[in-house]
Amino acid sequence: MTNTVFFLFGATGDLARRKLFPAIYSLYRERKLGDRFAVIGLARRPRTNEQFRSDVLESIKEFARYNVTKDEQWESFADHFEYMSLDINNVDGFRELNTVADRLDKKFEVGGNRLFYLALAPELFGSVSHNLKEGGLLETSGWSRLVIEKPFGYDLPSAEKLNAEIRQVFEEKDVYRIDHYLGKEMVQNINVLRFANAIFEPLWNNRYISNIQITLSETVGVEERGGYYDHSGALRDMGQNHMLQMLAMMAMEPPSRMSPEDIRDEKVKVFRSLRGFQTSEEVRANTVRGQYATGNMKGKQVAGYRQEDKVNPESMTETYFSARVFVDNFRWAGVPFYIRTGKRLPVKTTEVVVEFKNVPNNVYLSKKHKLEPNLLVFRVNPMEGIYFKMNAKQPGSEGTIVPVAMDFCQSCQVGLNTPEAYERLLYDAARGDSTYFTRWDEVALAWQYVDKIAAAWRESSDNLCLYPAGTWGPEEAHQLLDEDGFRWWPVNGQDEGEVAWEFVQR
Ligand SMILES: NC(=O)C1=CN([C@@H]2O[C@H](COP(=O)(O)OP(=O)(O)OC[C@H]3O[C@@H](n4cnc5c(N)ncnc54)[C@H](OP(=O)(O)O)[C@@H]3O)[C@@H](O)[C@H]2O)C=CC1
Ligand SMILES: O=C1O[C@H](COP(=O)(O)O)[C@@H](O)[C@H](O)[C@H]1O
Repeated sequence: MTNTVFFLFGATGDLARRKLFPAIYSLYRERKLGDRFAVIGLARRPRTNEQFRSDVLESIKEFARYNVTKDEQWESFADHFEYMSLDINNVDGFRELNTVADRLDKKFEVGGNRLFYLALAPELFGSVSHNLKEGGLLETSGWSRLVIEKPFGYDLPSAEKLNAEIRQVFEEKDVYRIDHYLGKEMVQNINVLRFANAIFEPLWNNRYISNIQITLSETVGVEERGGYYDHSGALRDMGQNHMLQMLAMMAMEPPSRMSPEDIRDEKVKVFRSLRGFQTSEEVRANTVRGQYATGNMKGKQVAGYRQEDKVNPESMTETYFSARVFVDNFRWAGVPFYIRTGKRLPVKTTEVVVEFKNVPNNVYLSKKHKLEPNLLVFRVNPMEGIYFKMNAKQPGSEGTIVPVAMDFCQSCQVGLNTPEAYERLLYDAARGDSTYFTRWDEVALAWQYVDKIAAAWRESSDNLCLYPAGTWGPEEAHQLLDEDGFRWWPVNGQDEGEVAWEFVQR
């Protein structure tokens, strides 16, 4: 149980509606919240408690994985929710908030624990921290924790400034920086698969692995977030955080203990080993960026990025990028990590593919037999699972070799109803487990890496390639791998134009 008063700043926003209310409801239904909790929704626009509870109900009906009806159980859950209209810049409002929090703390016997969740634009994080202190909200008998959303800054200097503002008020141990990809079941499973099995770790290095591919493809465009996205772009929106975090999970050394600091220390070592780009030419040779143009998604014509709401009609912001990344350490020297992400691609999927090297003396290699390499694939979403592709003799044949797959489909076993990333992370923050939150040094090193790319791209945008919506991005992204003798493996076992492998049905 997590006795906590949740202060939800940005309670009228998109993230609260789509992710946070449903996550709180799931935790309640799974009895992880117990009854000693309260949620205070905070934003500027006026709302009565009744209106707020009705908004929460609508959001849960639309997005939660548990069904809800307005009955007794709902009423007792909703009773824990209150709303207060508050402008972040108004310190008097924070004093009043303290009174509301004390009242709810007593009513639900919380015991003084306070979790401040900032579902707000990052520019407001510093003011909130400052006013929480000024308003006396941190003078409590329990703990106080700050949960902050990404993006944590726009580049390294802005992130440093933001961090300094927050750290004037909160200690690092009480700051929980969200990267919701770290809350995903299969991303957490990377550690388990690697460190709880004897068979993978001995092969997990440059002697046996030829390359690693991380794909995070989305079918959606920028939707209602054009204003934010046009200043961010794919590199900052997904690259600096989710993609580099997944890369670090794949590349890190085994921690000596499963403690938050041990794991984060190992990730930091990976970030320190990233081969930073020294020149703009290096950036151009190792990265590709693109922007979606009008195209066809599942038979429907969709607008190009520049026609989207709140996007500059002459925007040069990238909605796609791919990169060849090297981790210069003993384990990974010479192994390229290819990462790619984009909006308006043909499928929604996140996959990590580990491609193994060929066997040393391949006695089956002949004109007749072109053996496929072994692949280990983490399917992160929407389907969750792990599969391993290997070569086997086709039954009944005269030595014909075919690729077969050992397929662990987690979604098939437990259904698609696994906890959402936000559920896990909210629960972890309330329990004080910071393992799957990012520490400041990780964030800073990730910005340092990404800033070099952004700086080179700023010099000239002539390498921004347009790709039709519904395609796999610029052709140049394929060349990136071609140059090294590799190719992107189709995601979800899907065909990208030629038959990639066969599955023997079990
Ligand atoms: N939406 C998403 O899918 C994701 C969002 N994020 C991050 O989460 C954060 C929130 O995003 P999102 O919900 O989309 O943003 P929205 O623009 O939808 O919501 C912003 C919220 O901030 C409130 N707000 C703005 N200014 C003030 C102020 N001066 N005082 C008090 N409240 C204020 C708004 O309410 P009001 O206008 O009533 O004051 C609103 O509730 C951002 O950092 C974003 O990058 C991260 C990942 C995904
Ligand atoms: O952080 C972000 O993530 C979402 C994609 O998250 P997913 O869990 O649906 O894969 C992305 O759409 C958004 O632009 C970005 O800010």
